Amino acid sequence: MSSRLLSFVGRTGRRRLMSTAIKLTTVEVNDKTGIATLTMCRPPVNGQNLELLLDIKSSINEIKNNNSRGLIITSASPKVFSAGLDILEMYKPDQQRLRAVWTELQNVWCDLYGISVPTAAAINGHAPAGGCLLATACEYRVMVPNCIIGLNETQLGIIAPKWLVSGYLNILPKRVAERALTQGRLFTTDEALQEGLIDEIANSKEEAVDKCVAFIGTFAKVNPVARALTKQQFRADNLRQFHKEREQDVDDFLSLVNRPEVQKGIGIYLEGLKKKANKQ
Ligand SMILES: CCCC/C=C/CC(=O)SCCNC(=O)CCNC(=O)[C@H](O)C(C)(C)COP(=O)(O)OP(=O)(O)OC[C@H]1O[C@@H](n2cnc3c(N)ncnc32)[C@H](O)[C@@H]1OP(=O)(O)O
Repeated sequence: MSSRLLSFVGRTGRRRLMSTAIKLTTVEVNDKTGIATLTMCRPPVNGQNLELLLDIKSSINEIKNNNSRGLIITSASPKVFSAGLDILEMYKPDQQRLRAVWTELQNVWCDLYGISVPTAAAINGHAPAGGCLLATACEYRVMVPNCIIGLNETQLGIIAPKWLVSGYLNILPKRVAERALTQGRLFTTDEALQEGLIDEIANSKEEAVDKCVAFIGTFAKVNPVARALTKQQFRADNLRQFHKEREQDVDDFLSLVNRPEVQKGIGIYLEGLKKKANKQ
């Protein structure tokens, strides 16, 4: 949970500052199914800044500890699942905060990738970069039409590290993944279905969530411990590798982002996003 200072005029007429907890995610557990839905709520695009990442991590941990039967991740934004890392965190960054942002992105990924209960993403909007990372950490993906999903880091002049790519590689054939990553390709919903990057298309967020519930329901008669250990067997190598490299990875990320040519590229990219938004 992140906190924000709100200013208001009290009865004495004096302006007071109050620290108010602002939730950037919500967790709702369905009483009938026992499935938890984690909703990201950082308008307009669920840009993954430090506070959102901390909130996602704490919500995943809440779900881990509340005996939920499954986890569905989705977004409160009508058009965007998540636009990935908040680019403002990477542009002219505060070094300590940038380190914390990348560490928390790592934490969110390994918690979501490694959680034992079944996971599914109801991708109710665009999911580039870090949005795709969250979706591909899950076991199942349902997406609404006419959106984009993929790892476009090379378009920003940055390289997605191995752990960030490993979810992609669990899903896509190596050849498709290599080409998509080197191109920084963003797949449309139809292309993503064709390549197997998503499992189903749904016409609305509600339908996407229902399909995720149905997927998680397929495990109803499977022993949960056997299921969890089997999932772990498939994911343990990637997680082991990640833990070996995670500290070096933070250093690499910082030195890459701080390179003058990368800063210049991010600045131009941000400018392009702003221009596009102003035209709409
Ligand atoms: C070792 C290094 C590895 C680094 C790895 C990094 C992983 C990452 O996640 S990098 C982030 C990459 N993300 C993107 O490239 C996505 C950029 N955004 C978009 O393509 C589009 O915004 C969208 C397709 C997600 C949504 O399009 P839509 O038309 O609905 O919204 P917009 O008008 O474009 O945006 C609204 C508003 O939000 C700002 N914004 C969008 N994305 C980001 C972002 N990732 N970070 C910060 N801000 C973002 C955009 O500038 C608009 O702002 P204003 O209204 O203030 O102009």
